[in-house]
Amino acid sequence: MTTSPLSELLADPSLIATQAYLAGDWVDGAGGQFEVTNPATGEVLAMVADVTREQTAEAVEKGRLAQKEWAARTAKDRSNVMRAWFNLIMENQEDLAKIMTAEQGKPLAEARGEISYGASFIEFYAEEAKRILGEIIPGHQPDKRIHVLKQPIGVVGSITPWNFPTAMITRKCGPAIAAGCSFVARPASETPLSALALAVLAERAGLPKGILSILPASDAAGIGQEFCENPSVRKLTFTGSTGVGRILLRQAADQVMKCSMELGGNAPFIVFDDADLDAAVEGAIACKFRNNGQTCVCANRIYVQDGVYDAFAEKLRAKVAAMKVGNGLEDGTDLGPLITEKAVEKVEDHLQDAVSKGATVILGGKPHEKGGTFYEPTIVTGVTQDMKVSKEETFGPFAPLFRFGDVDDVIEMANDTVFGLAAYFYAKDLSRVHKVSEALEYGIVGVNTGIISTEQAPFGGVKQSGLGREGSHHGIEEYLELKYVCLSV
Ligand SMILES: NC(=O)C1=CN([C@@H]2O[C@H](COP(=O)(O)OP(=O)(O)OC[C@H]3O[C@@H](n4cnc5c(N)ncnc54)[C@H](OP(=O)(O)O)[C@@H]3O)[C@@H](O)[C@H]2O)C=CC1
Ligand SMILES: O=C(O)[C@H](O)CS(=O)(=O)O
Repeated sequence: MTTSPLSELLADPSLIATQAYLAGDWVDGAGGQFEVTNPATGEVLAMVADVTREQTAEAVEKGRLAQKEWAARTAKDRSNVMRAWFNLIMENQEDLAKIMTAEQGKPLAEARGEISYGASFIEFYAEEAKRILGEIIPGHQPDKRIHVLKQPIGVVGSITPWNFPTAMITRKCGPAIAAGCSFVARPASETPLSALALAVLAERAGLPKGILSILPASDAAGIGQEFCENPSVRKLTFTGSTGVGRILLRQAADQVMKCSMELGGNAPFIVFDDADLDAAVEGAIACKFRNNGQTCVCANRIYVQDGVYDAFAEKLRAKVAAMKVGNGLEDGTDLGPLITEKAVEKVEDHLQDAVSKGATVILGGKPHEKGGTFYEPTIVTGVTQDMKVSKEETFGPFAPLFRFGDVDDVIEMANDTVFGLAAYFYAKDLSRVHKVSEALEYGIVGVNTGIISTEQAPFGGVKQSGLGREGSHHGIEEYLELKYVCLSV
């Protein structure tokens, strides 16, 4: 068993795994080890196996050999294993949440929520496994019959970010494994412990050897190249920045590989003058400050109509001023640390740019007195489209308030971005709700809500926010191939 400063916090310290889970075997990293630290304290939580490209190729080959047998088991059989995995994740929710908060920084209450959200994809796709239906189409000639089969695509390569260390993996491996695929995952180097704990529980649930690999690796680019160049990998699924998504798409093109991309966002959050203002403030806080603003669907720009601008700004300021910044393991913490110093620099860059172009700080505006990567929740007014924050994802506790007058103007401003993941607005007028919902160029639109995430809905972006959908019955299609069988009878 691994000893770690985390061990004393857990009911089951054996959930702390530091070796790599390579196709069902726990192995050391051929590249040595790398540190995992607590962003709130800088403390080293563990030294984790550093997997090499060669070991990744081994995991892919073992996944290829095991996949056919897994796919040949009945859907109900696959479903039962996944249901057992879901049950174990929920039974260990508290420990898994503490592991997540320690390595990622989010408040424990949010981490508990993510474990439940992440587990919901295993539960949902345990059921979807039994609903992978083909078709029989009337023949195009008297002696022809058309059958359409849906078959698992094969070996899946997965690269995920640090901001949702559990849910971003289960949102992918849930449908993939349910479909009969094998799944080779490289978690973010900042947050491998949450991913490895999932493997501990998958093994306990009876997932066969070869079907799942969790491969921590410091060489992100090298593992990505292996996934893109290895002919046995038939699908790449990535969540992260649009910049890295572009790199992976270019690399995957050589093999014409099927790709799912969940990329960056730049969500507008629009408050019309007929909105329920208190509800809009609550929604803006939930949308902007969840995970300290480190989510791809968080409000990156807040547009407020003239008639309610000052009232909204004051209500928002008062509520955010009461939020507690601190270690996510401490009771009552609302905002943890940012993941790295680089993340703090991005917030500072957007803030200084806005202020230099005329914006006004009405709350926060500087690193928190706790030091490290803690940052004061910040609100600025007088923000305009020529500022960096209107075009770039901030990924931090920075709420820029834009003023607008006309509905057509705000739709144009909201759509004036290369991104198209999530958008939100608060309004009551029915014709306005329909007009704005249809006009916003985004994959997800929240109306009178700031939280849209659920396993039951198709999550994904348009434009440069991604390709494909995760969640809902749509999500399993990403891991299936259609086969047309033309029968001559
Ligand atoms: N849409 C979303 O959900 C997310 C969007 N972002 C956006 O990305 C920005 C940067 O955050 P960051 O975590 O650095 O996101 P990145 O896109 O840089 O990292 C996401 C994942 O990709 C890996 N990675 C990085 N470079 C490569 C590569 N060349 N080939 C293969 N894998 C690679 C990372 O590894 P490693 O961890 O070792 O760097 C990580 O596991 C954020 O500020 C935010 O704007 C970030 C996370 C999620
Ligand atoms: O990457 C993210 O930010 C997540 O997809 C956000 S969510 O799914 O938890 O809403």
